[in-house]
Amino acid sequence: MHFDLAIIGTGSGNFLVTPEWDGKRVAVIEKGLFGGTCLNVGCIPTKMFVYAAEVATTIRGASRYGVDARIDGVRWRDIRDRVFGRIDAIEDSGRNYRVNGDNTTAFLGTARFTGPKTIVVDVQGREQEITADQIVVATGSTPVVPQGISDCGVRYYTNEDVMRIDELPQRMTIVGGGYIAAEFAHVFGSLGVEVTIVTRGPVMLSQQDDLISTEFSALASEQWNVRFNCTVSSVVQNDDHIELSLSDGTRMETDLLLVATGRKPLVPQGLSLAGIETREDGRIVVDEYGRTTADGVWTLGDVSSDYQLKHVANHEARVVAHNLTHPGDLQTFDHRFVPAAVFTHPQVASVGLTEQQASEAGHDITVKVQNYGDTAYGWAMEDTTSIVKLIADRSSGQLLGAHFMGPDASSLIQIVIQAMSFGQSAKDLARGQYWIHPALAEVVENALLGLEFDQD
Ligand SMILES: Cc1cc2nc3c(=O)[nH]c(=O)nc-3n(C[C@H](O)[C@H](O)[C@H](O)COP(=O)(O)OP(=O)(O)OC[C@H]3O[C@@H](n4cnc5c(N)ncnc54)[C@H](O)[C@@H]3O)c2cc1C
Ligand SMILES: NC(=O)c1ccc[n+]([C@@H]2O[C@H](COP(=O)([O-])OP(=O)(O)OC[C@H]3O[C@@H](n4cnc5c(N)ncnc54)[C@H](O)[C@@H]3O)[C@@H](O)[C@H]2O)c1
Repeated sequence: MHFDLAIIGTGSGNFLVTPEWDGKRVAVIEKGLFGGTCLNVGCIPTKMFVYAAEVATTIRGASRYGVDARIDGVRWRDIRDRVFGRIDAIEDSGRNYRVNGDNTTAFLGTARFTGPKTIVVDVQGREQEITADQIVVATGSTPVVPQGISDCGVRYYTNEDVMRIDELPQRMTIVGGGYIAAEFAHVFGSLGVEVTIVTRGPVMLSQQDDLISTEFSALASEQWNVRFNCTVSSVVQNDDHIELSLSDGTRMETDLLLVATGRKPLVPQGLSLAGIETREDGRIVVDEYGRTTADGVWTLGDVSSDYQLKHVANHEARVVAHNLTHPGDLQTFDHRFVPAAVFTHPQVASVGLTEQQASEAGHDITVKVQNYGDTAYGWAMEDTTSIVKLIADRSSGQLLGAHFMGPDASSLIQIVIQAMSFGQSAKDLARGQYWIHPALAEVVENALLGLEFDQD
């Protein structure tokens, strides 16, 4: 069958069917759940669980404000079913819309390339060939599982299935110390599970600014049993528990093993037959317009991007959606100021350069670390650990990076993202507007005022 457009993957790829394709032939190919990682096994369900975890954390910490409260119980199945009651219904209606919609033909199976602009989809054992004038590869990424765990024969979980378990285990071991480990440790730890983290590095969230990863690691160790500089050497299933041997020679028992050791691009088979090149790490080669090395084949999101983040995949999808229908007026990806947040405890958010990166890039920098606890709202919160770290260029006055750790970090940082994106100087941002008193955002105002510039 021939189409005007064929899209492989219904995560961010789903946004490409704009009204400009009305009346044209569009194929949508999906091997798994409609809506992809973010909707089904990523951002959205995790944050719905995180919200429940925040409620539990607030109750546990209530007495410091003179409000005595305790958690009488955690109804895990109710929490889980609230989350997936919503998610599964959205997935189902998304699938129906594509399968029964006027404009698209849905192929429910795994796509592989067999030649230039030619795909074969295996739909329940029956192969269907699809050709198209334009093709978009939006196939996302998949968990990396260390071989010692994937080959051990013991049941382990990833983000794909851990949120659907029937009962909370008493003990959980999470392998990895990045985004996913930190978020699930918060979720399960707050709901009463004894969490151990086994991570190979000396800190958690190692890609953050050094101050944040060090401070976060210290706070993580107060909440969870964190084994730094460690990997899992062997895994054995005993009657009612799992026994782990770690690279430092110690042994430990656990009830559930969760792997969160990174994600790799999920490329369709046969890319070389279609002339689509990949980089050494497996990602599809992409230019600033979203084009692959094959004529008429585009890509976006985790399978090709430098960033494994949904807001980046969404942005790239908007650009590719435009470029598909405007060949004479191509837009470029804007990756200048890509922010990210880790929805753990405490929350972490960042944008731009770390202090080390800013120095290495040759900037004459000014740095201010501002405590939440030195603002009026921070007093109300009795906060002693939360920080905002700003990095700016001394001579130009431009902000270079921002790193937040504490309540509402993912929202507070938006002020800085906006300033950086629109080229506002730190001084203009600080004094060109009112800051509501005594809101938590005053911590950003104070951090900005603490930066020192050449022209001061
Ligand atoms: C646990 C977790 C939490 C996350 N939380 C956040 C967050 O809070 N904020 C954030 O910004 N990012 C978060 N992310 C990252 C975010 O989910 C991804 O960056 C984003 O979903 C990638 O979108 P995508 O469209 O590239 O791929 P996907 O959404 O993964 O879509 C790819 C689709 O392609 C399908 N597919 C793959 N191969 C084939 C094939 N050969 N044939 C047919 N179909 C195929 C897949 O089944 C899938 O549906 C999280 C990720 C995880 C795992
Ligand atoms: N809030 C968000 O935006 C969010 C949330 C979750 C995931 N994500 C995206 O998904 C990506 C993948 O998340 P992730 O947490 O799996 O990866 P990650 O790259 O953030 O962290 C992987 C961690 O695993 C450790 N590790 C790797 N191999 C190991 C081994 N064999 N033994 C022990 N530790 C090992 C690494 O040192 C690192 O700490 C993230 O990079 C992020 O882009 C984003």
